[in-house]
Amino acid sequence: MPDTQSRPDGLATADAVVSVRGLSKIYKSGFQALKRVDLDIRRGEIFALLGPNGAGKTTLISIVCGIVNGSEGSVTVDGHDIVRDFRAARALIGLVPQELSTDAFESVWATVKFSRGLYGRAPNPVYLERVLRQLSLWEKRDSKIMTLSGGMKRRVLIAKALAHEPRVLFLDEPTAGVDVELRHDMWDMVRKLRESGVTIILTTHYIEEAEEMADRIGVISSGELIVVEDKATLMRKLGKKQLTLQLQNPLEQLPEHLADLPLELSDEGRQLVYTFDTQSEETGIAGLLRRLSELGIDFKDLHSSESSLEDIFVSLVRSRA
Ligand SMILES: Nc1ncnc2c1ncn2[C@@H]1O[C@H](COP(=O)(O)OP(=O)(O)OP(=O)(O)O)[C@@H](O)[C@H]1O
Repeated sequence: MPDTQSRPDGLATADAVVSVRGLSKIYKSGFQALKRVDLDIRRGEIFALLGPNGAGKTTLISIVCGIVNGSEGSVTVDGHDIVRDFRAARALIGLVPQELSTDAFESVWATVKFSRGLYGRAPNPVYLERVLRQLSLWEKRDSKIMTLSGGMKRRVLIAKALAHEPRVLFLDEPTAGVDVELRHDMWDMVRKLRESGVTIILTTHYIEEAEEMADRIGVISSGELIVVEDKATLMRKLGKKQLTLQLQNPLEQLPEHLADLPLELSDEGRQLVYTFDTQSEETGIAGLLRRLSELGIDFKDLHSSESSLEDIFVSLVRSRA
């Protein structure tokens, strides 16, 4: 088995399908959009790149796909350098862009066939049929694109990106502006693509999307990749739990005897919220309950909750601001 465990620096040691090393981008305006990014994408994974607006997600993807030139550093796709070995690298990549720019008057079939031809690949109607069926577009193969719904147009973009049989698929904000139902359909579809052996890298604003789909998550902020981690590890490491106590009688303020604890009074004194680290061995809850009882503070209900990926993301990005 190849060793695909993360090294402490977040890089996979083997089986990386995309390797980014020391990648920086300074636009002509002088603006630095990427700062020495190192990243390995593992074969067969779904990797979500999260970041606020303007963080550098599209810049990073555009460099890997050969649309924008990097200023420093290197990128290889399956061992092919994206500059020296551009054609080979590009042939392995499919890109589903953010904006819906397709040839409105063409049929679905003509569009995907043309896309395949652009890469100089021999016709393969069997493969294209499989792609269209997988994307539930087969019935629409003869329809002009302009007659399709928004969701179908998006799927045509994916079919176009898959037409030349890439091994790595980049999806830039795949579900931006898409309704909830369609978003769930898209997620199912992306999972199916992964099952068919395609490595998926997606950028997203929707934390739920990363939480739902990604095997690993990278967080980018102001051009720096600040975290790359397995989703589960990220949530365990940085997640916090909260214990909320509904008090019998509201408190005006936190008693001094409790001031040293990570407690907050909310809901006009009716709620006491205790935050603890999911990683620490001692939650401190027993001690808290003992002290409350010493103070004669009764509660009628208690429940615990875990921080979401969204909480983690916000605190990560904020702590770097
Ligand atoms: N051609 C360009 N010239 C100068 N600056 C640019 C250019 N393209 C992008 N930038 C700047 O680089 C930064 C990163 O942009 P990028 O599009 O990569 O961010 P993003 O994370 O994809 O954001 P969004 O989520 O809004 O798409 C932004 O501040 C943007 O204004």
